[in-house]
Amino acid sequence: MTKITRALISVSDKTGVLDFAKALAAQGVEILSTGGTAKLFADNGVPVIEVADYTGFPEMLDGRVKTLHPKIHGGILGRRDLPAHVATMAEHQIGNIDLVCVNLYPFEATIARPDCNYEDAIENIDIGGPAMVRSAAKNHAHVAIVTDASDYADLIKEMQTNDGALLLATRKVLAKKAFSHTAAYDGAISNYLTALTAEGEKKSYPDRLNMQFVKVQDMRYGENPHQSAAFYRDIDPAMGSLAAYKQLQGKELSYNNVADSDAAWECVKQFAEPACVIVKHANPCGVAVGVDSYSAYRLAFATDTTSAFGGIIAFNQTVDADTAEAVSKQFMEVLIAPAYTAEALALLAKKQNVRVLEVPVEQGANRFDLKRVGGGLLVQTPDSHELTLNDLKVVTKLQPTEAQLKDLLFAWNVAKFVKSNAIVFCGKGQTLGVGAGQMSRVDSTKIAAIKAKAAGLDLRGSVAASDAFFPFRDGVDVIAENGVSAIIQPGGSVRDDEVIAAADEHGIAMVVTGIRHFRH
Ligand SMILES: NC(=O)c1ncn([C@@H]2O[C@H](COP(=O)(O)O)[C@@H](O)[C@H]2O)c1NC=O
Repeated sequence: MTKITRALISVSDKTGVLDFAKALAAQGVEILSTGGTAKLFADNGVPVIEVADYTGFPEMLDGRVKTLHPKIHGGILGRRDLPAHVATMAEHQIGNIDLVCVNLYPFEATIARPDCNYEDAIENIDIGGPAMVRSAAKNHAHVAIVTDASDYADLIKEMQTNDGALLLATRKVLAKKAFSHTAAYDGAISNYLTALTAEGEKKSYPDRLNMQFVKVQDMRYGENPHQSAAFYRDIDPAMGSLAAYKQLQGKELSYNNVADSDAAWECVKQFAEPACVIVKHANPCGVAVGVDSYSAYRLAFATDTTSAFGGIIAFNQTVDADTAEAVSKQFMEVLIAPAYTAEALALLAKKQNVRVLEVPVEQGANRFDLKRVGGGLLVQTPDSHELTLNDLKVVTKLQPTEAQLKDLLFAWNVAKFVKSNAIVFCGKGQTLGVGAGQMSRVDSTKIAAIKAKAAGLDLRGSVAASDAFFPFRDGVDVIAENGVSAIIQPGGSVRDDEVIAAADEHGIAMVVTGIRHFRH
C-alpha cells in the first residue's frame, strides 16, 4: 500500500473540506488546490500550493482552464507499477498525485434557478473537474478519488489506521462512485440541452432521457418466482415517499411487498384524519378514517375481511398497543406507519415475519411516473390532483347534503387508488364495497355491491365514486338498486344527459369533478 503524499483538492461545494484538508496536512500530505479552494486553505492556515504555481501556468479563460495540464493529469494517470510510465514522469518532472478530491460546478442547481439563462447553464458545465475525476477513477489502482463530502471523515480514519494509505478496496468503491457521479452529471447536461428547441425554448421532455437510480436491494425474485428483481430508489427521493422507509423488523421485502406498500402508503398519506388503508394486489380492499388508528383499522378491516388476509396495512398516524394488537390478529405481510409506540413494537415483535416499516408522513411526489412497454418507456407527471369541495358541480335536481359531500370526497380519494374501472361505495368515512380492475364499469359496480353484501354492510344511504365517467346509465341503475344516495364522477360522457336523467329518476344526488383518475 502506498502512502498518500500529494493530494489535489478542487471543490465548488466547500462544505467540510477545510477539516478534511487539515487532517490530510496533519498526516504530512502536500496539498495542491485551485484558486477559490486554495484561498480558503491559505486563509485558514492550511499549507497549500496553488495549481497555477505547481504547473507554471496561470488559471485562464475565466476558469475554463485551471487543472487541464500534463503535470496534473500525468500525476494522476501515470501507472506507478510500469517502469516506462515512471521514467516518462521523471523525464517531464511530473510528481505523483495520490488523492484527488473534487466536486463539480453545480450544474443542476444552476438550471433549477428560475432566472438561469442558456449562458449561465453553459458556464456551469464543469470540464476540468470531471476530467480529473475520470483520470483518478481510472487509475484507482494507485489513486483515490473523493467526490462525496460524507466520505471525508471515514477516509481520514482509514488513513490513520493504515499508515497514511487507503486500501485498494476503498479506492475501488470510490472509483465506482466517481464514475456514477460524472455519468449523472453528464446525464443532467444532456437532459437540459436535448430539452431545448432550436430557438432555445424549453420542451417538457428531453429528446434523450437520462436517469439514475440507486440500488436498495436485490430481491429473492420478482412478481413471480421465475423472475429476478431488484429495488432501486431515486438519487434524491421525494419527501415522505416509500423509498424513505426504515424497516424495524421482519423478513426482507419482496417485489410485490414494495409495489403494494407503495399503493397503500400513497393512499393513506392523503388523509388528514387518522386513516388506515389495507391493500391486496395493488388495490385498496379497505380504507377508513376514524378518531384514531385503532378505529380506522376496525372500519377498514370490516370492508372486506376475506381480502384483507395477507394484505399490506398502512396508517398515517402512530400505531399504539391497541392497534398493534388488533392488526396482529390478522395475517399481514407489511405494516407501515410514521411511528410506533414502544408497547406496539413489543407486541409486533411476537410476529417476527411481519415486515414493519416506518416512513415519515410528508407530502412529496415523484417528478415523473414511468411505465415500461415493449421496447419503450411511458413517462408522465404523477396523478397528484387534489379535489376540493369548490371543484364540485352538482348536476342533479337533488343537492347532496354536507355529510354526503364529505363522504363523496372520501370515496373519490379512495377511487383514485383503485385500478380502473373503479367503483367505490362509502359511508361515514369507511369503504363499504370496492369494485376494481374490471373491463366494464357496470361489472365493477356489480362487484362492489356483491362485496358489500358479502361483508354484511348496508349500502342504503351510502355514496359511490366512479374513477371515470359512466358511458351508459346502467352503472347508475345498479347503484340505485342498492340504495346508494349520492354519486361522484368526472362527467364528460356523450351520454351525460342520459346518466344524469337516470340519477334524477332514482332521486340520487350527483356531482361531477371534471377530473378523471384512471389507474392501470
Ligand atoms: N477548468 C479546469 O481546469 C477546472 N479544474 C477544476 N475545475 C473546477 O473548479 C472548481 C473549484 O474551483 P475553485 O477552487 O476556484 O473554487 C471545482 O468544481 C472543479 O471541478 C475546473 N473548472 C471547470 O472546468
